[in-house]
Amino acid sequence: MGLSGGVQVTGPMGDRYDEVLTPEALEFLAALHRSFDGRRRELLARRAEREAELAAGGSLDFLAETAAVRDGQWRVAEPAPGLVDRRVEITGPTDAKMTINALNSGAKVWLADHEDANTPLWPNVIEGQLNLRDAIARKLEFTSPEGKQYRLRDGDLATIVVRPRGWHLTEKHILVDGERSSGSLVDFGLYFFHCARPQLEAGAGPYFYLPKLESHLEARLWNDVFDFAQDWLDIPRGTIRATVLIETFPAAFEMDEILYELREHSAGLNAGRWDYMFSVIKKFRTRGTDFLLPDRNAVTMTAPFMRAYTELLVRTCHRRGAHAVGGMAAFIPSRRDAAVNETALAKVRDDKTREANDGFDGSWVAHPDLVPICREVFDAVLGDRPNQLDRTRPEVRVSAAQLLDVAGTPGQPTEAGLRNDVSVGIQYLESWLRGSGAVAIFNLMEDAATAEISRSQVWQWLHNDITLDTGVPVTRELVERIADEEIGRLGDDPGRYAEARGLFMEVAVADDFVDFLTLPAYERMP
Ligand SMILES: CC(=O)SCCNC(=O)CCNC(=O)[C@H](O)C(C)(C)COP(=O)(O)OP(=O)(O)OC[C@H]1O[C@@H](n2cnc3c(N)ncnc32)[C@H](O)[C@@H]1OP(=O)(O)O
Ligand SMILES: O=CC(=O)O
Ligand SMILES: [Mg+2]
Repeated sequence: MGLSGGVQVTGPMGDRYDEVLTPEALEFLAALHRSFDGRRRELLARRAEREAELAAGGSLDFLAETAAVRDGQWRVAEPAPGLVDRRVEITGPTDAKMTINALNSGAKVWLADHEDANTPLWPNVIEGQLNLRDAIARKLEFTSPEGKQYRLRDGDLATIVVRPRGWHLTEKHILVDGERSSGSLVDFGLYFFHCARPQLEAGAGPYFYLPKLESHLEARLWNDVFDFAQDWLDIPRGTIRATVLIETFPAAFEMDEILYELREHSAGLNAGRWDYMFSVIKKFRTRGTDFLLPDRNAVTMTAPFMRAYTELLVRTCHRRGAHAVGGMAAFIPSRRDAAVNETALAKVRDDKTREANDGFDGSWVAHPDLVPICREVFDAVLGDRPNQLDRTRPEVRVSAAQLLDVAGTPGQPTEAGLRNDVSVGIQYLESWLRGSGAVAIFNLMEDAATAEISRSQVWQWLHNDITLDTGVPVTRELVERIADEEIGRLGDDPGRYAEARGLFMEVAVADDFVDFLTLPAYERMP
């Protein structure tokens, strides 16, 4: 597609792409880019400065300059239609089959994912938007290669909440004035432009999950984007609602401030546990054993620093009238293996029970077969209430020291843990490169966030001279050998394992720590 109004679409135009990439929608994307991309880049630079301060021995704390916000009396907007009762939220990518299955699943909300669960391949980006439009118009249908037919059921469907890419990612197939556009603004902008009005007409609204924020200033940027977008379409300010994932270590110290910045548009906070663990490792990766996590799969939500984080999240949200939404238990049920299924259901039940008892208003599931369990657990706690915003948890007091108590996590680095990190990391990247950003590996859900933990954990152990439970030190040679052995176990199909192995070494072993594994991975995509 040629250059129009300074916008150039460099990706191929597939079937019906012109319905999404209309001149009017591209004009809107250009306006978003010109108004906000400079600030986006400044805020990314601010992230890097903060990280350098931490590497130089600094720490994280509640901000002195925003004490008035934390101490003040204010509340966020009343919950919007379709977001009052969020006891079960299913997440997943936006291909046609998953879209239909998620909307039909019986969950109250569907997080339509352009982020952790998605490889931002050009067709995934644009066809995901088409599927969302068709779903809202209730005309989305799909026939599988085996001939199984999928259609949306009559009656209530899950409320759609779209998660755009994080601020760090760009969209290389849409250039504005010769520059790559922001992945966040493309995903947000296309959905908002095409679906805001249809969603309002359907009795819901344009709703979003905002990932990987690191500060309230990043929330302020989103809020300004929302005001601009609503004015552009002449929709009242406050129509958009956004739930922010608290899934970076710095953001945990700015929960009140993030809610405050978005208060007119806020729909609460979510405890994004996997990226949170990744961020904990990343931010203090050079600080020896003070911030060292044991094996990824041994870190549970009852570790003191994780407990402090979720307790603070519920307390902060409910004090401000905002929903607190729980996170993802990674255990995936199986329709083929009864034992795997039983374990997954039991683990998920435990996880959701802890969240419901802690005061969360609902939680995430990764698979339709987990919807009934999550619903049952929250039904038991909520009774007739649509949420438990009334449970304000005034007894909760969480200090900076408790949030920072990473060293208090039970467990140690083991060789089995290292092997798992390497194998999962390579398998996940192989899948990602083929266009699938969510995949079941060793009966666990793996996505960009869980894979980030695997690779950053390897980096941290390697660069802090850690010795494993077997007495073996973590070295580059050991990681290389394990990578070869683990790939050898994966069967004869070469897939894209060679490429995935190379990418894994780049993000897990190289001295320069890559900020997000999706950055170099995206450069390998067409
Ligand atoms: C850290 C975070 O950000 S968590 C949030 C991001 N991650 C995610 O959203 C992961 C979502 N989950 C998934 O993508 C999938 O469940 C996977 C990849 C983990 C497993 O998928 P599969 O291997 O297809 O599972 P399985 O074969 O058991 O699926 C059974 C059926 O359920 C459907 N299904 C599974 N998960 C989902 C889902 N999340 N949404 C909708 N449908 C789903 C499958 O499409 C399949 O449908 P079919 O019977 O019509 O063919
Ligand atoms: O996005 C969720 C997470 O846990 O990461
Ligand atoms: Mg995440």
